[in-house]
Amino acid sequence: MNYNGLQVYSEIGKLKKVLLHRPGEEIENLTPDLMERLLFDDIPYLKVAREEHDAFAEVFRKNDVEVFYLEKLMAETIKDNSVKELFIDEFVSETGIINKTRMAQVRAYYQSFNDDQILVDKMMAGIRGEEFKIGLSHSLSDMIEMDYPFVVDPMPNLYFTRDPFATLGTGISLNKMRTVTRRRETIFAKYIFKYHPLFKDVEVPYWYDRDQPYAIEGGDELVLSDKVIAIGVSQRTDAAAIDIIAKRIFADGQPFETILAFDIPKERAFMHLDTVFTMVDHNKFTIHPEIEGPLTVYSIQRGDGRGEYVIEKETKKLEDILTKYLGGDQVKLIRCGGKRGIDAAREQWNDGSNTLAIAPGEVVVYSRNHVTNRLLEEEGVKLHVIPSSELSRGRGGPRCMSMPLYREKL
Ligand SMILES: NC(=O)NCCC[C@H](N)C(=O)O
Repeated sequence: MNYNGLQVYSEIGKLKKVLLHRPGEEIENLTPDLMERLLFDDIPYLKVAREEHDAFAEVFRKNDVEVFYLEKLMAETIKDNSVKELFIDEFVSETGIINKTRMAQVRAYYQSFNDDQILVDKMMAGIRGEEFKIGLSHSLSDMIEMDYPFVVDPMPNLYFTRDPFATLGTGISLNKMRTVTRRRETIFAKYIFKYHPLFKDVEVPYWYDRDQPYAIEGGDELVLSDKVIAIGVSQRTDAAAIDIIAKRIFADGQPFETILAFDIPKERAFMHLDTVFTMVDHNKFTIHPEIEGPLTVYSIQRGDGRGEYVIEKETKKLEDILTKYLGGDQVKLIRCGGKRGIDAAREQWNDGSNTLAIAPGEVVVYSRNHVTNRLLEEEGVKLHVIPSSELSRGRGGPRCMSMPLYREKL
């Protein structure tokens, strides 16, 4: 690897290293009863989802981007037995199992795997009740626990690697996820950044940590430039988490001067900031038409002392806010689905405005959002189109499914 450590100072700089998760057996553990709690609206067909995901990874490889897989990094991290023990303990303590005997049984089960990759895949996939026949004593709570189809829940949202942590500058915000079902996802990043050979000797500053009380998710964290970070105050992210990140970033030697906190509707259609807008080129964005504003944004500016800041509230059109803070040319907004309400609603639902830039003016998009894709091309944006029948069922697009670890500076 030629690029050490982490570096993300924009949304569009040439991408060099990216973190993905190839959908695994966790997807086959979705059932209609559990879908809502596990944050899915439908059940993807795993075989095809994997093919689509492989096509996504191929776009990176063909464009000189090194692909890292979360599951592989994690398996490599626990080669060291003492790390493996700590990891299993922490993972089991967050499975939601209450019964102490059951916890010990699950711990022993995980410890019985000789192959670290199979173990990590299993932890991600969940444990079905039927594959785990060891009995419990028969108290009422045990019996009710045994009626539930899983001993350990599956983690089907793992392929959205964007959300559990975010690379901001040369550090990370290791996030506290809003929903219990996604909270365990951040354990993997915790161990990888602390113990994996690629990172253990790199000084990675933490702008946030998973044990903080307030929720924040990576889909809300956008690095607009080396001066400006945008964060959504959304269904998934609390304002108080942004306060903490701002203080830490401004106390460090990072070049960032402004954090823009966008107050967006707290609804699933607007789940994260990157659900409603993503950057495709210098001063060009693709957006959900309903976010054009006027909307309220709080600009948090670096103050005089270390970690100090001042906040200003303004209500303006999105275009004007972005133009003001990015400087340079007037910002151009490309509407997802164009002006047609039906196309906009349909393509927005399938993450038409959730694109991933691999270089300025070059983005990965879902094939199904053909109206938005045509508009992007008309604006001179180069598209890498990936198949999207199954992956899109988890309600996330190319940006949600990728976490940049290293981008060249603009
Ligand atoms: N950044 C994103 O918008 N990620 C998509 C996450 C989708 C996932 N099913 C969730 O509801 O959390």
